[in-house]
Amino acid sequence: MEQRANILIVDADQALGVALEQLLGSQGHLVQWCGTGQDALQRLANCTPDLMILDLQLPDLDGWHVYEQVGDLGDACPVVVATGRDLPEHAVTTLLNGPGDYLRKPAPVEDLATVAQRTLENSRLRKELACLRCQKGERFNQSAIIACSREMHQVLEMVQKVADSDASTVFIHGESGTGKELVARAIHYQSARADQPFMAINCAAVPSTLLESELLGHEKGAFTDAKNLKKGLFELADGGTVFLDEIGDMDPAMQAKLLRVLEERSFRRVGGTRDVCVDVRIVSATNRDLRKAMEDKSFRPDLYYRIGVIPIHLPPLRERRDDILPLAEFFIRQFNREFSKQVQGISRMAQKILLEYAWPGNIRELRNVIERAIILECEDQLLVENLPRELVSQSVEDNRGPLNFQLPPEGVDIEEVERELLRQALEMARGNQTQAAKLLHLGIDAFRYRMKKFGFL
Ligand SMILES: Nc1ncnc2c1ncn2[C@@H]1O[C@H](COP(=O)(O)OP(=O)(O)OP(=O)(O)O)[C@@H](O)[C@H]1O
Repeated sequence: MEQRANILIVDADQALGVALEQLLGSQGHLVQWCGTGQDALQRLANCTPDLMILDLQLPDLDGWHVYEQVGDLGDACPVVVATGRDLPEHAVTTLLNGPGDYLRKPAPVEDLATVAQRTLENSRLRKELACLRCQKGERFNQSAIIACSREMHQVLEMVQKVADSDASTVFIHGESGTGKELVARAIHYQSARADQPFMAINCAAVPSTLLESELLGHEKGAFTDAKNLKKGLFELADGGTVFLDEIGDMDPAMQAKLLRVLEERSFRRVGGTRDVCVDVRIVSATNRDLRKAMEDKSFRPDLYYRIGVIPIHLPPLRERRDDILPLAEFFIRQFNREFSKQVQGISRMAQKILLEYAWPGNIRELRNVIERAIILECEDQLLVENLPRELVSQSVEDNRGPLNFQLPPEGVDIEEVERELLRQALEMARGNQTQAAKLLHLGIDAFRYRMKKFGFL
């Protein structure tokens, strides 16, 4: 057997459920069967299985409601929908195109087990492939770029096209922490220039008086401190790539000099009298709105049009949520290696919070959150309590407002709902009863009364 997996079977047909439980159990898997939607939801709240086999026709709930609890988790929990219910074609196509599968019932229990095994194997292969890609990237001294969203696929296609081309200038725009430098490196390392230097400079971090000599170099004696000849970045990177980060903060005098370098592909060192010719690709980046900077005259339009021939826009993380969990898992692997930890994944509730948070600091912020959690707190799984408080409270704020809960036609067990809400509030508030009570808009006495009633105290 390839792998031992946790499998949850949700099916009202007890005979089928038990037979499947036995068959998959005999193949070495840990299998749980439950016959109602409520039971399934409760189990999912405690732990996310590696695979769920789900019938949509359940006695108490619409099966889609159970599906939604894990439907977004991709390879973290693929779902095999096995049902006798007629599904619209688009729903079947979505299921077949996703990480899970679809099987029309009635079907022999052996067929169900085969589909389950195949789905597990496929998701294992996909995870392994993603991991190998990361390792390959790291081996070539270029950090792997995680790109599961459609938006990032488009960015990577563009990166490859630019890398393969002769384009001498590329412009990357995106908020801070979206991966601009990573993309600049990818352009370099995927191009024919990969064996030549990649030189990066942050134009905002170098005082404008020094930037010229950093970029162009200086001759001996060009100014008081110029004791020796110094080559600048453009010369040092000859044949390779220069990355000009925060170009929007470049001083106007330097902008004019840069424009000349771009147009003539040659320059003079500070204090020099002869032209130096170089062959460099210049990748520039900024998080500023350069159109606005042109309007307020802090950025030269001629330079803007010269550097912006090939623009690449990196969307903020909140606009490519499909990347959040794969990135979080990538950083967990990275920091597991770095700090010799064994964190295996992220709890379902913590995943939800990561997915809902707005990430103003983008991927850098996500990376820091995971690093902190792994160094300081978490053991086997990353839990809500390992996340910074502001993430958790923002997620609560965002979810406030009109309830979108719809009473299913078959009704619900209100006590069960109440118990579950109490449990979730306590988890979110990391066991702090005052805060948990606030989350449920209850006074502390009313909250404690309910805790007693439901056996939490
Ligand atoms: N798609 C990605 N996959 C993996 N890691 C990423 C990805 N995007 C960004 N990172 C990581 O996030 C961090 C921030 O990325 P980077 O420095 O490239 O952002 P930036 O946009 O250049 O930021 P700034 O504008 O502040 O200079 C880095 O550690 C980088 O390796």
